[in-house]
Amino acid sequence: MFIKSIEEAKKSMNLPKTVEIFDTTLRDGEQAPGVALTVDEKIQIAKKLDDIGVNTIEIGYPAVSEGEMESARSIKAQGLNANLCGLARVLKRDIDHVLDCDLEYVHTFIGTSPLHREYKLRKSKEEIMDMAVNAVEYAKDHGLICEFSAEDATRTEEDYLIDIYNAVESAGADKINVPDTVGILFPSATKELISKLKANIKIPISVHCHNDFGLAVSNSLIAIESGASQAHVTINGIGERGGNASLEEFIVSLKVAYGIDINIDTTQLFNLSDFVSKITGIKIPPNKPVVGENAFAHESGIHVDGILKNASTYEPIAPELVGHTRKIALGKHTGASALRSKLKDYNINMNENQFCSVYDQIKALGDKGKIITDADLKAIAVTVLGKAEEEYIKLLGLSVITGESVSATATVKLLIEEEIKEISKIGVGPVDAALKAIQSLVQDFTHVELEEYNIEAITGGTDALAEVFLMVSDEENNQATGRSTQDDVIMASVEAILNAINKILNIKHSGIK
Ligand SMILES: CC(=O)SCCNC(=O)CCNC(=O)[C@H](O)C(C)(C)COP(=O)(O)OP(=O)(O)OC[C@H]1O[C@@H](n2cnc3c(N)ncnc32)[C@H](O)[C@@H]1OP(=O)(O)O
Ligand SMILES: CC(C)C(=O)C(=O)O
Repeated sequence: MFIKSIEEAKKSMNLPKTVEIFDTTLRDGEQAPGVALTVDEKIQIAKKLDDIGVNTIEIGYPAVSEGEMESARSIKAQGLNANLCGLARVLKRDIDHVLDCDLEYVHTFIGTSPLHREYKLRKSKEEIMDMAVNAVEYAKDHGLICEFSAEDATRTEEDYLIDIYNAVESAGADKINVPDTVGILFPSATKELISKLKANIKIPISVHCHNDFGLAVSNSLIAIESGASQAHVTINGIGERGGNASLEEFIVSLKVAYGIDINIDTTQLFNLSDFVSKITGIKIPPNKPVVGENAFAHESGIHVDGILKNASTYEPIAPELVGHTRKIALGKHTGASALRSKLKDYNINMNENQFCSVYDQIKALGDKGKIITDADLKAIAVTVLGKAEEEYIKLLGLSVITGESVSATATVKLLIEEEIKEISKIGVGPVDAALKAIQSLVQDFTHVELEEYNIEAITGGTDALAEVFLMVSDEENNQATGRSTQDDVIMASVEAILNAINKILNIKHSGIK
């Protein structure tokens, strides 16, 4: 049985009792193009990393700028438990910047591969070795914990790599780090390299894997299997180019797949990932392991049926372990069990014929590729239950003014629950103005926010049919979609939002929660 193979593989791996987590979100993560964190943002991230229990936080590269020094000092002032580390080239002036920030830990590096030696540094092997040794001695003489990286280690001649690591070990380095600077390693090569280094070096070995080929977490894990005791990671895997090994994937793999107790509060991982995504503007793909929106979302009928009977059938871990939540999505692949469970959640009772009608409508919408929210389901159910969908809001009139040097203005007249209401609003364009006017007119009945707005031209030409799809949410978090196809984009947008708001009002009147 395969389960036995997994257990046997673990026994033969000689895994360490624990693994140190060195987070470099604030240094390599910030090197991702377009990311520049403010001092306050860096402090907030550092505190959250400290809260979950990472061992070391690389808080930045102090020699980079005054702002970087200021954030290093401010993070230091927080009195965190984690080691606070600053990056430095093997130059006294860079190490002095780390000392000036009162950090206790320096990560000093120099390129060692032929490419880095010849083209970038224009220095010989001996000169580079001397610079590395001098830097480590200087750092140790000044009381720093010192981790040394041979940048581009994975494209460095093996003998030279071992020599330079041995030299810095003799100079007093506390740890060596093996950067796979351009992410060219693959698991079996990582195993060979780390095993060889382990056989030749006494101090702890760390790895820093880049994700150019999507192998950063796998390589970091096999490095741990092969004798490394620390890995550099970043939240959401952000970093140079394809990024670094992702903190959340690495931690969950260590804990769940390998069963190593790493003393990290995994229940904060989802929040941490979401926070960093918002602050950096780097969106998380929905299928990202552990923290993506779909990591614990299920639509396929067979899966949902299994999940409802025992969640482990289709989930390797419980979402609570990482602070995430399970989601049952509706769509083309929805099965009867899923639908029954959703209706039960909303206390909606119906007979078998009504149920079949709802089921058919969900399938038909799914076949058209439409997104189906829970509010859409409630609206369908309300209609099927005989409480025919009512148009609580009707459009009585619409006019827009737009052009050069005038603010786009829309005047909308609505009949809302027997009352005629009219308002004018300005917006960045006529659609924006019209939707703002409608939102404002209905606010006594429901407070809707526009969550999503998409427009697509269905046919060609200036008289093309436009299809507007949008999603709104109300104060109770009901989300409803609206869609309209018209040859006038403003009318299509107005119809779509009224359609969505009417769904929400139908749900409110039906008493379904
Ligand atoms: C793989 C990594 O992630 S490495 C870290 C990358 N991070 C950064 O680069 C942070 C942002 N960088 C900066 O703000 C600037 O580049 C600084 C402040 C670090 C240096 O700025 P400058 O002094 O203007 O140097 P510049 O960036 O033009 O060039 C780098 C110099 O450092 C040298 N150098 C590069 N790495 C090292 C090293 N590890 N040790 C010693 N010298 C090095 C280069 O050879 C070059 O020197 P040269 O001009 O004599 O040829
Ligand atoms: C400074 C080193 C460790 C680095 O970031 C890299 O090589 O990718």
